[in-house]
Amino acid sequence: MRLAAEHVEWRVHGHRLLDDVSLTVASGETFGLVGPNGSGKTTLLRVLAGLRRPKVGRVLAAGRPMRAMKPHEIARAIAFVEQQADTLDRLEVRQAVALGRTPFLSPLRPWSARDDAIVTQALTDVDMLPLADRLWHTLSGGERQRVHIARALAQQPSALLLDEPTNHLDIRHQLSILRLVRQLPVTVVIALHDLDQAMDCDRIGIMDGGRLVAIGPPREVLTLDRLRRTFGVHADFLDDAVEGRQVLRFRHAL
Ligand SMILES: Nc1ncnc2c1ncn2[C@@H]1O[C@H](COP(=O)(O)OP(=O)(O)OP(=O)(O)O)[C@@H](O)[C@H]1O
Repeated sequence: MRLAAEHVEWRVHGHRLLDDVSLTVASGETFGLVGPNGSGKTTLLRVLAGLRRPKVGRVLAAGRPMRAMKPHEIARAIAFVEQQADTLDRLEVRQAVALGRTPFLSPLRPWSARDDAIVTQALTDVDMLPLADRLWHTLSGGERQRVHIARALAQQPSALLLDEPTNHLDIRHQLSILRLVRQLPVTVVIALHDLDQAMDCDRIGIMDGGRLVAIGPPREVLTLDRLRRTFGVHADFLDDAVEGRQVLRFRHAL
């Protein structure tokens, strides 16, 4: 599903948190959002998820203005893994992931064996099947994060929005979740702080002070000058002989 923002502005108490933001994410593309703390990544994801409805500009999902879509239509199409996601205290892991199926259930379409299979697959994808019967409050931060991602996967969305999904994860789960996300045949918008991880996205958008200041293939837009100006760091690109590509090496803060 193609996702687009057109000249979106978002203001809170007179502060412009998003300023004339336009982007189009192609169907099936993995689009990385990067930028310093407070640059507007989370705010933009919330707008793209339909949780914020901008008065200036518009958001389109598969060519339809999101403003005209009903909440359950958005919930069927778009899954959002937020940074500070809700707690699911009284639930077992499998029940928490099953919540991802909610938008598809109705009296005419009750829970079925297919829903069970989708939940099991989502748990397997994030390596949480062995903990499927555990209570939410007994999970570690990284395990909770993987449950949130599994719940989004169980939604089988056309677009998946992720806000720093690898935050609490150990390195093995960071790499496996990112590989999984890249391989999904859905549109993905993912906010990342790790710029090396962002290098694996199809394209990235760089946010700075509420504006999208650059969009394009990672190696084209993450220039050393951009790293200095937007991120305030001095860095170099080094050749990685094993993978035959360049990796970032950060030297110091400016
Ligand atoms: N309700 C609010 N009222 C005032 N300012 C807000 C509000 N919500 C967010 N902001 C500010 O808007 C800016 C953008 O916030 P946002 O969370 O989108 O940034 P971010 O790029 O996701 O940051 P981070 O990398 O730290 O997660 C920040 O300066 C934040 O303090």
